[in-house]
Amino acid sequence: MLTVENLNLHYGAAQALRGVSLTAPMGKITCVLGRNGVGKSSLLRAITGQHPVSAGTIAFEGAVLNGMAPFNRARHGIGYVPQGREIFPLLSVKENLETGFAPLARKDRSIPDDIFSLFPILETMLSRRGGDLSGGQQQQLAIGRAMVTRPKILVLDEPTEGIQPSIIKDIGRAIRYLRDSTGMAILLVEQYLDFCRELADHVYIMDRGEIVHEGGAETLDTVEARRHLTV
Ligand SMILES: Nc1ncnc2c1ncn2[C@@H]1O[C@H](COP(=O)(O)OP(=O)(O)OP(=O)(O)O)[C@@H](O)[C@H]1O
Repeated sequence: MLTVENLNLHYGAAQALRGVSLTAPMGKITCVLGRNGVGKSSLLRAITGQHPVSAGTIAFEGAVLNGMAPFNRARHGIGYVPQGREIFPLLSVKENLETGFAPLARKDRSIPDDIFSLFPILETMLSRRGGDLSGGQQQQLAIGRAMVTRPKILVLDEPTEGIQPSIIKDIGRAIRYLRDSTGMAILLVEQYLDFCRELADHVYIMDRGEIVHEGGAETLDTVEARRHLTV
């Protein structure tokens, strides 16, 4: 389980996270929703070690991650699919996947077959450059690259952003498969309400750097939840 307690995060004098606490249990999909700029990406940057926190604790399966470099967090089982995907445009699809080998012991450096069962297009495009793929294909590649690291928790930042509906369906199916087949934890940040309502076991809503709502996916339709999500 991932446990985040009382997290504060600053950019200079500006505070982006205020006392954020949440858990993401193994075998469950946890969604964090919120409008633009409320701190969702900052929360994931804190968890993956891309930005230091000013206060609070981040722990995964008994290990405290605070102060640990992103590379070592990957070794502890944190897989990250960043916003905007961050595919290497000049590397081939195969080479992009192989960048996921970095935190692995030599004997584990292989590409798991289920990546190609989930996203068959990646297998047919193995020698194409990452930059030649469509946005949806790049999103599938970013998820595949994170899967190569054999994560115990997959952390995804707005995986549906700018993606066509058919590929959103494939991504939803892949996330469910990963939860059910491997029992990994999934922590997903989103603005797309319907996607979260269908997938989530548990939801949190953020507003202005704070968690303002928590509950089952069905609670997203309450007046109180909607108040924090509508512009
Ligand atoms: N590198 C940065 N330097 C200064 N301020 C930042 C930086 N990154 C984010 N912020 C500010 O921190 C706040 C939270 O931003 P964050 O990106 O975490 O929100 P978000 O909910 O993920 O939004 P989006 O959906 O647009 O990505 C915003 O006010 C944003 O302007």
